[in-house]
Amino acid sequence: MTNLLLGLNFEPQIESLGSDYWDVVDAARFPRTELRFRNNDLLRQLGIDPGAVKDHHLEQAYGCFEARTPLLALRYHGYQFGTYNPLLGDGRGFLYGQLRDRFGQLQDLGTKGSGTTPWSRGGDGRLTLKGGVREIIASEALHRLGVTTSRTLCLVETGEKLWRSDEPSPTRSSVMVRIARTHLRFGTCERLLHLRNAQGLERLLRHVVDVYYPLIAAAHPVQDGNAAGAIEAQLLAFYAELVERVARLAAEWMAAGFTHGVLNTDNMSLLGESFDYGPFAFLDQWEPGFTAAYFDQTGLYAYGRQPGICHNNLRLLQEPLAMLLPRQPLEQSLETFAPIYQSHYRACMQRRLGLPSSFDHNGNIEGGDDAVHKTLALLAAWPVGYGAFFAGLATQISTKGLPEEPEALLPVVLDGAEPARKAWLDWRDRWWTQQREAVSAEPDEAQAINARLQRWNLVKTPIRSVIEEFWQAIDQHDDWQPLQAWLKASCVD
Ligand SMILES: Nc1ncnc2c1ncn2[C@@H]1O[C@H](COP(=O)(O)OP(=O)(O)OP(=O)(O)O)[C@@H](O)[C@H]1O
Ligand SMILES: [Mg+2]
Repeated sequence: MTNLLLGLNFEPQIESLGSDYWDVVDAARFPRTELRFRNNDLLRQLGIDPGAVKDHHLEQAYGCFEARTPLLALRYHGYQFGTYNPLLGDGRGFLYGQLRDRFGQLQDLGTKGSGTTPWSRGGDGRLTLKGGVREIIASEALHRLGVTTSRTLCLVETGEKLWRSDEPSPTRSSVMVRIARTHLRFGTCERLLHLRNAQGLERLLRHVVDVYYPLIAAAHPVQDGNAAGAIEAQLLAFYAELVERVARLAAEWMAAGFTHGVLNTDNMSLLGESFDYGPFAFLDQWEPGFTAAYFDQTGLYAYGRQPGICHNNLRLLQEPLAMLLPRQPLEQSLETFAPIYQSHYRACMQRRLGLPSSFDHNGNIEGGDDAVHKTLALLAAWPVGYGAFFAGLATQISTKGLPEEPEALLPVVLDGAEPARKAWLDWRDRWWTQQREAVSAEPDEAQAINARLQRWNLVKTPIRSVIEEFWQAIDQHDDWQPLQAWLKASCVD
């Protein structure tokens, strides 16, 4: 059977931008390749019939990197924990290729753990198997929860022993391949400011607008005579749209109870998509100060600080953009961050609670605010799991239906300790009233509430202890079943 993956129709968009933006690299040669995860859902999205793809085809393509050139390590810099680092760039991955999915959207296939590059800075260019497993879990759970995110296409174990300070060593090596809308980062722009390369930045951003923001390109066509004005208008509109996307992304993370952990500007996509899942954690209990990365000693990237950090990263992005654009309209766009964040956060929380969101004529979400506030007050008062709270509500409604009386809604099924009584009663009465109002206004809401609860919550949130459970089985018995079972139940085909 021919390997379809070796004959895909790649579109050399980044390659054609020119060699200022990347370095051609070779993949490492690994002693062994063994497919550990494949995402059939994504193969279908790429227009490939999963039935025609054998596991060894994925190993050939994404472990041995057969028949694919050029592999491009992308150049970028970034602010890491507030300090500018001009030595970054793809140090353990490369852009494998870009192709259209079946919706016509350009997608990047990018690797992690595929060998050293000119940007490895003494690192080994590798990804641990546990790191790869964690990346699958984060991307697929976030996708399932409605967060705009990269996805994991496959994970190939590569048969080397790695030494790490934060994992029992030696540990196993792997290559992860993801699809992301782009691997262009805020840090890609920051590098061009560092090099005082305004022309290079303009070229990059016009490319971004043409390929990824077609509505903006169409709204401000660049023609002879008005080119400068049209380009400025495009780039200002791009920044305004990016502010909106990043505000929405931050809201989605917060509602998902997700702490990214390393919100450096080199981990911020120019399309506002979430990616790079290293020391992330899903909240166990709701706690704004929760910090995911052990090396984040000041809690800079704590759960509750993420919206502020995203806002700050967007302001940092103004520095390179100011080589091409006036500051004042950029600042004005940034002011939309807070209201967009607020209304999207409310909408995301509402749907986790099963409740409808209605919009006023300005697009703001009406009502429901109170239920969201009361949910946060309850979660602050009651040491219940964040994801477990929503899962408990979803299970109760799917098994017993909507409660006739508020008293019928029971906290006991919601796992954990006795809730602080007042917070529980406040929350319960509010939620009950809101669902009742929704159903009286629109009888179909009875099904819709249950459907939302099932759709926007996970039966089992992959908090750290759950990930460790999956990892122990893999590490000690090479048993991938618990991970696979969870993926099947919660996430992907
Ligand atoms: N083991 C390693 N060997 C070489 N370079 C590394 C290694 N680990 C991280 N790096 C590099 O250090 C920088 C910061 O790493 P970070 O964890 O943010 O990114 P990453 O997880 O490697 O990749 P991505 O951001 O594409 O998901 C990146 O430039 C990355 O390539
Ligand atoms: Mg990174």
